[in-house]
Amino acid sequence: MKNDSVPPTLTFLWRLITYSPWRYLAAAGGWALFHLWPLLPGVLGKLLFDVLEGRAAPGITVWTLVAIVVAAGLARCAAIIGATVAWAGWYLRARGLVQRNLLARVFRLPGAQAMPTNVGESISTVRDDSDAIALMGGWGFDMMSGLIFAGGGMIILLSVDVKITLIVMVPLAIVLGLAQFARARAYRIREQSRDATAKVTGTIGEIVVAVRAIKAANKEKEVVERLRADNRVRKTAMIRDKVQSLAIDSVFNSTASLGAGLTLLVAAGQMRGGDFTIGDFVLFSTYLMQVADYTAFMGFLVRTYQQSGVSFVRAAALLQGAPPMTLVDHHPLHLRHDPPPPAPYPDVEPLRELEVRSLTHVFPGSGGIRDVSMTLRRGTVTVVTGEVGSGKTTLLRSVLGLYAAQDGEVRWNGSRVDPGDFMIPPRVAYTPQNPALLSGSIRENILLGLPEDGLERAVQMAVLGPDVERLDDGLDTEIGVRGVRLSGGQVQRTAAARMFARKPSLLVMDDLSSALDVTTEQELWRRIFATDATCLAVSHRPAVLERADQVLLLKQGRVIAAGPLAELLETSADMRMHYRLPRE
Ligand SMILES: Nc1ncnc2c1ncn2[C@@H]1O[C@H](COP(=O)(O)OP(=O)(O)OP(=O)(O)O)[C@@H](O)[C@H]1O
Repeated sequence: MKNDSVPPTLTFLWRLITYSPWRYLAAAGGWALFHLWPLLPGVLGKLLFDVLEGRAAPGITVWTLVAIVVAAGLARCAAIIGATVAWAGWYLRARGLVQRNLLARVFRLPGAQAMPTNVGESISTVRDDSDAIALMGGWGFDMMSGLIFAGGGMIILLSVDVKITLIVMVPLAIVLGLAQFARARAYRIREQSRDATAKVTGTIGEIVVAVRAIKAANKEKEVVERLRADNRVRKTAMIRDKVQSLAIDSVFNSTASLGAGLTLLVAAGQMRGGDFTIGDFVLFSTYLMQVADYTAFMGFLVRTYQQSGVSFVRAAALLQGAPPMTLVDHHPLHLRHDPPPPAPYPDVEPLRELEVRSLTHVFPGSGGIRDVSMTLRRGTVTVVTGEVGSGKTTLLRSVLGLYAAQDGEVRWNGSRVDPGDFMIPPRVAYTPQNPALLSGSIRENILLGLPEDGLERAVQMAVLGPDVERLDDGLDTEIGVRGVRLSGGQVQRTAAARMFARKPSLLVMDDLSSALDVTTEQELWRRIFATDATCLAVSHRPAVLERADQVLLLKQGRVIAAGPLAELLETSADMRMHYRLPRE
């Protein structure tokens, strides 16, 4: 989703600065001193030569100059240390705040809608764009001090000799302008090298996830070759990037020598006549170098500013409809102490009846569900079945609010609810068709932050006990990225245990036992049916259909038959056909 009305970058920046204003001010003050300090050596150098040539004002001796250098050096050290500490504090807070606000929004959105782009891009927004946004804070005071410095330097140079200053500055400005132009091109090359790096990272991620499939298909060689090919592209892009930036840097680095040479050429006549002193020359060559450096630095800052504007737009897009300023809303970050523990689950009214009326969610390609209604009474089992692509998963996810309903409503004990906010633990828990496990232990994956007291029962309910006993580290076994070290059936039952640990009054399960052997599957359903929880399950398994209080048969997103299995087998030819399929 595009945010058309993203406020100006400075508005965001101001709000970020006021999140930790004293740190920002301390950093700005310290860096201003740091940037302005180079004005001193030029003046001191000139004074030194004036003293040596006997032209200095009365009272100024070499020792006066030494004292000024020592005092200024100490002040500069203090400024650097203070500014670094204050800046790090501000920058980490600013970046953390933007990341916190992005993640808070992503977690608030219905699951299936949380990421508008692919996951990799969303991660890069949370990681890199928040970084660019926070770095932009430093842009403000660097730019300010740079302008003061460059302006001050130019005034001093002009006061020494207007003609020489102008003659020397014009060719320098042309060289710097050309180099800036080249930098814009280099920026594009940098983007290409970043894209190539992202591709390699993506390939490595896919390999890690699909490691079992790759081994089973005996395709290790091909996969490594693909990674090599991606890496070759990356290597070329990175070398081009490096060569470009070194070439540009060398132009910038030689500007100062060029300036000193030009000054000597232009001022040679005046020097001979004694109008342009050695002190003046020292002043010129020092400031020319620094003014040139700062001009280059300004170019970099302007681009950083533009890039951070782009970062704001990308981050605002991830907010999907929330006001863009939400990005910089002030909230505590709990950096020094642990955040307060999450509020315990509230006591909720147990389910007596869940009513779904005319629920509709149609995807752009026209798949989905249309006008689905059903009623689930406490303690009953409702099984949704139907051919592949008939809309079973869409129905479950729409009831849970993971897909926003385009029409229809969900009522809990008679009251209309907003499913996205309401159909969550401990009222409802859900095991999707392809459960998402996280790298960590089995215990962490089941509990996800809950206290341990429901763990044993959840493991037992999910028929996971015998598997856990066989593992060396039991529940503390690390399962690898997305659970790659577990079998498909173990992944399903770990996810089921996670659901049971929430002690919900409505269990929602999508093809829960598809990867289980017959005995384990029967035992799992026996345990589920032995609880008093209300169940809404997608399944094709005869044993489950037979146990159901009602079966909903879906076809092309619509319910074409509903009722107990025995009744449907009498009345629905579609059901008879569908029911026989799995057994044949
Ligand atoms: N995110 C999506 N975007 C577009 N179309 C989708 C999306 N998800 C599902 N569909 C389409 O909606 C229809 C129903 O999909 P759904 O996953 O609900 O079917 P299903 O009955 O659960 O299938 P299966 O038995 O394979 O799990 C299909 O035609 C599918 O292609």
